[in-house]
Amino acid sequence: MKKAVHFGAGNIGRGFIGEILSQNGFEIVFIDMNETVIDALNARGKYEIGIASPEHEKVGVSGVRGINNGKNPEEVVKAISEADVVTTAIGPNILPYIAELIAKGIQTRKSAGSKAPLDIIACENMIGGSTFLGDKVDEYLSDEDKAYVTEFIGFPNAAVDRIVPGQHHEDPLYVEVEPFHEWVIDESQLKNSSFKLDGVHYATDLEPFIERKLFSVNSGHATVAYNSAYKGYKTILEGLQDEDILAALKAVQAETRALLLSKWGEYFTEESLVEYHNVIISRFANPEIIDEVTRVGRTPIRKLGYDERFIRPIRELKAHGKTYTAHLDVVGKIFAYDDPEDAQAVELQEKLASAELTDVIKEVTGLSDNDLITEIETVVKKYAK
Ligand SMILES: NC(=O)c1ccc[n+]([C@@H]2O[C@H](COP(=O)([O-])OP(=O)(O)OC[C@H]3O[C@@H](n4cnc5c(N)ncnc54)[C@H](O)[C@@H]3O)[C@@H](O)[C@H]2O)c1
Ligand SMILES: O=P(O)(O)OC[C@@H](O)[C@@H](O)[C@H](O)[C@H](O)CO
Repeated sequence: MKKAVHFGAGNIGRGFIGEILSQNGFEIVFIDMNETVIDALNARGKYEIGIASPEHEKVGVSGVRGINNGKNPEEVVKAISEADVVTTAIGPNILPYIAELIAKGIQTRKSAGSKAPLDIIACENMIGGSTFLGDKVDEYLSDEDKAYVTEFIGFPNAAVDRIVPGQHHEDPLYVEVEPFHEWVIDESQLKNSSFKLDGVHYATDLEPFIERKLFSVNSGHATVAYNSAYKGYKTILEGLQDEDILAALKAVQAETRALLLSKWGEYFTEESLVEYHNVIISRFANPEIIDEVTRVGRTPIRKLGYDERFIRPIRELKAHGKTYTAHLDVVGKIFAYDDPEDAQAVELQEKLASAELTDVIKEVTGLSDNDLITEIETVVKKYAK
């Protein structure tokens, strides 16, 4: 049986990556620090996914076990040394913390003389996530190890799309997911070509597709979340009933289409993007899903990053001489986002209270374009509470 090691037994890990790997006949070792989830995986060896559709279908996932990396790091290293594929869905900010374990797993393969190729795929909402993870792993490797990695270990980038909201069930393993799902892997970066996963789309040109996903699904989602938070709505569905928020979403989508068509006109047409964007609106409006604004708005400092879902499209729209007012408006609302349960939201509000606004904008967005910084300052002041 082929073996997969997956970091992050959370929503998308159990709700999508686990499903695909299991359907492809893999035994899956989930790595997580959540003791309850790890214990339940080991006690039962299987779990159930519910599809949030009127039919409420159930999908069984079996052949699973768990390792707590906080308690048993050496077991994780062993599992990586025996794996046929390694995946992650743990959050972009956490990738640096698992890099050392992955490096040790690679070193163990090398010491054992293994010539089996291995791909390590970060399934995070992030452009170049696997490349970033590979760079972090490199920090723990000698020159000899790096030569081994060049030959046998791949870090193919990927885009993963399925809305998996926060879960509130008695069963800690049960997870409810939307019916839509899409997992695209950059085929050109694969080291192991001995298998392809059914249910995964392999592309030689991931960039247009990951940008379409991140700047449509995630910029759009965040638009609804931060506008909803600003007006006091608690869920995405609730916010979307507000016609001003729906208009804000459509305005962001229109700017995204203009950017995608400028950059990737040979891949997409206006018509295909309109259809893609309408499907996204209907996915956000799925009445079977309760997706909290706090989940979609989580980690606002990350979402204000230079290459993230607002600042990157804004920079690129500006460079293409196109309007970015709708994106800019949401940036103002991200700076106003205040969730006492979210460490980054608290940190952002503390920074705003204690430092010069211009300096905070420069620090969190990484921008050096003074005109753009001034525009952001204006919109932040407009929405400051
Ligand atoms: N939920 C979605 O709709 C969705 C869809 C596509 C992509 N993603 C991406 O997938 C990633 C995970 O998102 P999620 O919604 O599943 O989050 P989640 O919080 O449900 O899952 C993350 C898991 O990682 C675990 N974890 C955190 N730090 C850890 C550490 N140091 N060591 C081991 N385990 C650790 C947590 O315990 C948790 O189980 C994010 O990058 C997200 O952007 C999520
Ligand atoms: O996971 P984040 O925090 O990057 O973004 C929140 C949501 O937009 C995201 O999880 C979506 O539900 C998901 O990307 C859909 O594929």
